[in-house]
Amino acid sequence: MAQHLQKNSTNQESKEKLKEQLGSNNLKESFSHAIEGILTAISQERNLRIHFFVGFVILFLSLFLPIDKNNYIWIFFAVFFVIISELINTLIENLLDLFIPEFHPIVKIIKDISSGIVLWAAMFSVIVGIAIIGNLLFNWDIIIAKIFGFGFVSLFPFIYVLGVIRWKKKR
Ligand SMILES: Nc1ncnc2c1ncn2[C@@H]1O[C@H](COP(=O)(O)OP(=O)(O)OP(=O)(O)O)[C@@H](O)[C@H]1O
Repeated sequence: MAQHLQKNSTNQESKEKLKEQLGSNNLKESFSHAIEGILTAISQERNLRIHFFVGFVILFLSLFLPIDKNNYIWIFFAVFFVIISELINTLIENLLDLFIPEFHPIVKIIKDISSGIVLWAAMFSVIVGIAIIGNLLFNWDIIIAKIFGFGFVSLFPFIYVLGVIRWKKKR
C-alpha cells in the first residue's frame, strides 16, 4: 500500500515537472506554442495549406484594391473564418485519432460533421469573395454573387429533405 502511494506521488511529481517544462511560462512561450500548433496543422492538412495560400493571396490583393472599411473587414472575416474552421477540423481529427484510432461509425459521423463545418465556412467565403473581390477586380455585378447565393440557398431544402429522409429511416 505504502509502495503504491509512493509510486503515485512520484508519478504526480514527474507529471508536474513535465508540465513545468512544457507549459507556457510567459507570453512569448504561449505565442510560440500557438504558432507551433498552427504549423503542425498546416503540415498535416492539405486543405488547410490550400486555404492558407488562397487566403494569403486574397488578403494581399485587398491591400492594393480600393476597398472600403466594411468590405475590408468582411474579407478578413471570411478568410479567418475558413482557416479557423480548418483548424477546428484538424483539432477534432487529431483528438479522435488519439482516443479512437480504429475504425468506428461514431468517429465517421464526428469527422464528417467536422468536414461539414469547413464546407459551410467555405461557401460563405465564396459569396464574400465574389461580391467584393469579384466586383473590384472584374467589375462583376452583385447579380453574380446572387446567382452563387441562389445555388447555395437551393441546397438548403435539398439538404433538409435528405436529412429528414435519413431521420425517418432511423425511426
Ligand atoms: N477512424 C475512423 N472511423 C470511421 N471513419 C473514419 C475514420 N477515420 C476517417 N474516417 C472517414 O474518412 C474521412 C476522412 O478522414 P481523415 O481523418 O482522413 O480526414 P482528411 O483526409 O484530413 O479529410 P478532411 O479533413 O478533408 O475531412 C472522414 O470524414 C470519415 O468519413
